[in-house]
Amino acid sequence: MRYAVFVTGPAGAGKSTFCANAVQHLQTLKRTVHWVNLDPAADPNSFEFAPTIDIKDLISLEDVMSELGFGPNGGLVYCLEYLLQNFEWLDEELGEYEDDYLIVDCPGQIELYTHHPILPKLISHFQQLGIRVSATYLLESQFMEDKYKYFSGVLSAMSAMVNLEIPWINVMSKMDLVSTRSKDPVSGRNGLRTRKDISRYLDPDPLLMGPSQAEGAEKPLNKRFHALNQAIVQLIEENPLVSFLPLDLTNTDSIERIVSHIDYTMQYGEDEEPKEPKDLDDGDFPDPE
Ligand SMILES: Nc1nc2c(ncn2[C@@H]2O[C@H](COP(=O)(O)OP(=O)(O)OP(=O)(O)O)[C@@H](O)[C@H]2O)c(=O)[nH]1
Ligand SMILES: [Mg+2]
Repeated sequence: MRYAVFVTGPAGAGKSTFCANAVQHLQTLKRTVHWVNLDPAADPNSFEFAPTIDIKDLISLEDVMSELGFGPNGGLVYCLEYLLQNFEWLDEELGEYEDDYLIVDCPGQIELYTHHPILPKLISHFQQLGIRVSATYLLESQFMEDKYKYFSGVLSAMSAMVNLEIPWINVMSKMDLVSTRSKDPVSGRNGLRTRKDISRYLDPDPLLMGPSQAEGAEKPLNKRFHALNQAIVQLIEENPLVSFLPLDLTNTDSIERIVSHIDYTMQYGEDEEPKEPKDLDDGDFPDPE
């Protein structure tokens, strides 16, 4: 059986960094794992090591931009559509590996996940090859700094999940940055965020959308804006699809836990005893003094 996990999420969410860490982690477990780069704009110098399969061997954004006059976003779509038209290249690259685990590093253009048909087509091609697939959607912890930004992130994750329709986990990346930040935007409190503050973001608490204590009842919110917020709150309450696993790359347990969840969503090694994903430990977040 072959497995592929598509690592998706907005630009700069830490996808490539996560892929590199996941590959290294699985290698230390003596598992056969390959990194597949699907980002035609990736800078080869930014990779800690070379991907096994690289879309840039087929087509690169740089060439498309200089030779065909595309801009960066149109160029990216062109490159991925070119890949869809050249599946024989991909099949040949994939063909060498059997019984493998592929970690597929995707580009950061959000529209790829929300409405382009490119990824669904690519994923169904993997499935036709008998590869079991899942996806990981990374949102960086910076999204926890502003509640409106946070909810737009939650909605983007939801819309990507609905678009791709495959087993899925959401990850809040760069959690190492959270404990050092000074202020929780909801409680308005200075100092480290408590475990409870953080968990409201990992398991979206629709009440976060309401006015914070700091905003208080000062001025009535714009009515239409308020109605929109209410509608979003209701959507999230009625469809609790999205929750996030925290990823702190400075903590090996954290990466191990994410990998165990990914394994679980794909029922990796189902011939063995099924394993429950690892739960959160108390040591995962800093508790306030
Ligand atoms: N502090 C911290 N920084 C991180 C972490 N992961 C990634 N970064 C930084 O965030 C930036 C973006 O990381 P990438 O891994 O390139 O993100 P990406 O999602 O692949 O970006 P695109 O491919 O451009 O969409 C880099 O400067 C990384 O060093 C993390 O866990 N913690
Ligand atoms: Mg990347």
